Amino acid sequence: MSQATNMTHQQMLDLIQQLNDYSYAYHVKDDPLVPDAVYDRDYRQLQDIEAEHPEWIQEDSPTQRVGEKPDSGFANVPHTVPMLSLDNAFDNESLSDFDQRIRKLIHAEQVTYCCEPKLDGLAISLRYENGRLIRGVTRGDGLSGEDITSNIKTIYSVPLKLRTETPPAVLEVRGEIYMPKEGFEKLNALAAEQGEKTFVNPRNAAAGSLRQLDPKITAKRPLVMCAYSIGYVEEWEQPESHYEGLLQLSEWGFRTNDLMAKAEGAQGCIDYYEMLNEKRADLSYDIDGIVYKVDRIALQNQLGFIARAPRWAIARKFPAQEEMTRITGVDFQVGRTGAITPVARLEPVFVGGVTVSNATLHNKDEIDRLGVKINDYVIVHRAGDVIPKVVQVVLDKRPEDATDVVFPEACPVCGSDLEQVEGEAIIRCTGGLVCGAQLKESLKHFVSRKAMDIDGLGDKLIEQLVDNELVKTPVDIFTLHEKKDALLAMERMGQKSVEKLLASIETAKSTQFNRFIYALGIREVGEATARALTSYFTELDALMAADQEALVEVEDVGPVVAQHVRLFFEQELNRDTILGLLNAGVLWETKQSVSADDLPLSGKTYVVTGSLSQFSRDQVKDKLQALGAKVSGSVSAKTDCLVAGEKAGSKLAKAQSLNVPVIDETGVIDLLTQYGAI
Ligand SMILES: NC(=O)c1ccc[n+]([C@@H]2O[C@H](COP(=O)([O-])OP(=O)(O)OC[C@H]3O[C@@H](n4cnc5c(N)ncnc54)[C@H](O)[C@@H]3O)[C@@H](O)[C@H]2O)c1
Ligand SMILES: [Zn+2]
Repeated sequence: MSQATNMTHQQMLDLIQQLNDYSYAYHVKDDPLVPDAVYDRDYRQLQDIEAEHPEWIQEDSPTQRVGEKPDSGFANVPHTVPMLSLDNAFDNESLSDFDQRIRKLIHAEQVTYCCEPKLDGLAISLRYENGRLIRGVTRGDGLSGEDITSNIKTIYSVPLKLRTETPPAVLEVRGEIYMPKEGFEKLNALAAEQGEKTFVNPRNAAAGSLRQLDPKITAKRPLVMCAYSIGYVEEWEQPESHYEGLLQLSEWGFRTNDLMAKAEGAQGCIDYYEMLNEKRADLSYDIDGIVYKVDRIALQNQLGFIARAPRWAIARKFPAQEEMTRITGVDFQVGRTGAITPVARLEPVFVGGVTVSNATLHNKDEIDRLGVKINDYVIVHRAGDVIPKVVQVVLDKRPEDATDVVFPEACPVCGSDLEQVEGEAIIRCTGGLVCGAQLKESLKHFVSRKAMDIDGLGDKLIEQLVDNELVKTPVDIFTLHEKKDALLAMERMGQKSVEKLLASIETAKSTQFNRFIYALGIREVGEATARALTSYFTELDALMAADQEALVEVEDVGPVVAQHVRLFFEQELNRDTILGLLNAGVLWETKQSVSADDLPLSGKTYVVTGSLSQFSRDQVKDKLQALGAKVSGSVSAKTDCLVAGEKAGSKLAKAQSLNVPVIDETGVIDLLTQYGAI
C-alpha cells in the first residue's frame, strides 16, 4: 500500500496529533469532529508514511492501538481476550491481496470465508457465567473497557439468561449495539423539536445512548444488540467454524444477522459485496461495510494477530455516506407551492457513490439549528437515492471569512413578500398568482372545475402554454384569442380544438364571486372559505381592503387564514393581476347585499352528499348559500339537514345515527323552488 508521501517528520507528528484529536472526540466524547471518510483517509496516509519510515513510528500513533481510554463515570474492566480492531480494504484489489496473503500463509488453494454485514454501531462484550449475564463492557481501548451492565440490561435483544439447560461455565459474546434507522430518525426529530442537539448518525446516537450514566435514559433509546462472535468460552467444545459458532449463539437466544453467509475465495467475497451494496439503502439499519472472516477456527488460530487486528479478518468498506466539504453559498429555491427551500452550494464532493454539489438545508429553523455559515466546512450525508443534506458544521474548521446566511425578505423569483405562519417552519412566497415558480400549479388550480371552470384547458395544455411562454399570468389566458397562430403552431392543436378552447375561455369570463376568490389560490382558502368570504364581503373592493379584524369576523375564518388573505391582497403584483382579470372581461353578478339574517335559510347548516342528477352538488350548494344557509363538508350534531343523492355513503350513515333530518334530490328541489331559488 505504501507510496511516496513526501512528508516531513514534523508533518507526520502533526498528522498524529490531528488523528488523536479526532479519535478522542469520536471514542470518548461520542461527538466526532469529522466524518469517518476523512479520518480514514488521514489514517491511511499515516500508514503509508510509517511504511516508508518505520524508524519514525511513535508510541502514541493511532496505528499502534485500537481506541481511546474512556474518561467517564463507569468502572474500568479488563477484557479476558483483547477486543481488537479490523484491517480495512477499500477496493476489490486489496480484498484479493488479503485472500492471497491468507492462502500463502496456510498453503491453501481456496479459503472459505464467513461474510457478515459490518453493523455501524459499537462493539460490546457480554460475559455470562453459568448461563447468566453478569457483565457488559464496551471495547474501550481494546484491552479494557467500561462496565455498562445496567445500561446493557435495558436492551431487549440482550438475553439475561441463555436459552439452554446446559450453558458453558463462562461465555464472552462479542457483538454490536446499534440503533435502527427509524428509531434514529424519531429520536432526532424529537431532539430537533425540543431545540436540542441532534446526532449526526445512528452510530453516534447508539454510542451516546449506551454511555448514559442514567440507565433510564438508555432504556428509552431504541437499541438493538447483534452477536457476531464468541470471544471466550470455558468448559465448552468450540465449534469448528465461525459460522457454526454464530448458529450456536442464535440457539442460545442471541440475535444474529440474517444476511451472514459463507463464500468461497476472493470471488465469492466480491459477489457478496455486490449483493449487499445493492441492498444497503433498503436495510433498516446502517452498515458501513462487510466483515470477511476465515471460517475455520483452526485456521484462525494458525493465522493469529498483527499489531491491532486479527490476520484472519478484514473489513471491506462501502463508499462513505458522509463526507466533509465547504459551503460556498446558499441559494433559495421556490417550490411549486411557494415554499422557500435554502439549498447549500458545495465544493463538489464524492459521497454515497456520486459527486454532490448541492445539499438541502430544509428551512430557516434548520439553518439556525445547524448554526451554519457560508464558507463553513460541513458534513454532507447522502444515502441511497435520498437528497443529500447537511447534517453538521465542523466548527473546529470554521474559517475567519465565514459569513451568516441571510434569509431573503422577498421571493427570489417574483419579489413578493414572504410569509411564515406561526408554529410552522416553512416560509412561503405570497405571490401565488404571479410567482413564476408557482405559475403552472396556480394556473391549473385557476382553471379547475370548481374555480374558473375553463373546459378543455387541462394540465398538459397549461404546461405547454407556460413552456411556450404564451401564458405568464392568469390574465394571459383571456387574451389568448390574440395569439391564435401561436396556438395553432402548438403540438396537437388543430383549428377545431383552438376554436373550442377560445370559446370556453370566453364562456368562463362570466363567473361567480366565490369561484373567482377560490380561483386565486390564496393559501388555505378552499371552496367553503371562499364562499364564506364572499357572502360576508359581497363586494371585491371590500374584501381586498379588509383588515385582520374584519376578516376574523367571517364565520370559520381564524387568524391564520385571515393573515393569508390579507397578505395576499397586500401584494401589489396580485392586485395588478386581479385588476388585469377584470379588465380582460372577467365578471360576476353582484348579489344584493342583504343582511344575512334576513335570508330564509339563515342560521341553518346543510351538508350535500351523494350524486344528484338534475343539478351538480356545487350548484345545489350555491343555491343553498344564496338562501343564507351555511354549507359544511361534514356531518355533525350541529347539522340541520343532509341532502343525500344517490349512493350517499358514510355521511348518510352518520346523519342517521345523529338523527339529523335527511332529504333527497326531490326534497331539495322542492325546498329551493319554494324560496324562488330555481
Ligand atoms: N470520525 C472520526 O473522527 C473517527 C475517529 C476515530 C475513528 N473513527 C472510525 O472508527 C473506525 C475505526 O474503528 P476500528 O479501528 O475499531 O475499526 P472498525 O470500526 O472499522 O472495525 C472494527 C469494529 O467493527 C465492528 N463490527 C461490526 N460488525 C462486525 C462483525 N460482523 N464482526 C466483527 N466486527 C464487527 C465492531 O464494532 C468492531 O469493533 C473507523 O470506521 C473510523 O472511521 C472515526
Ligand atoms: Zn414568488
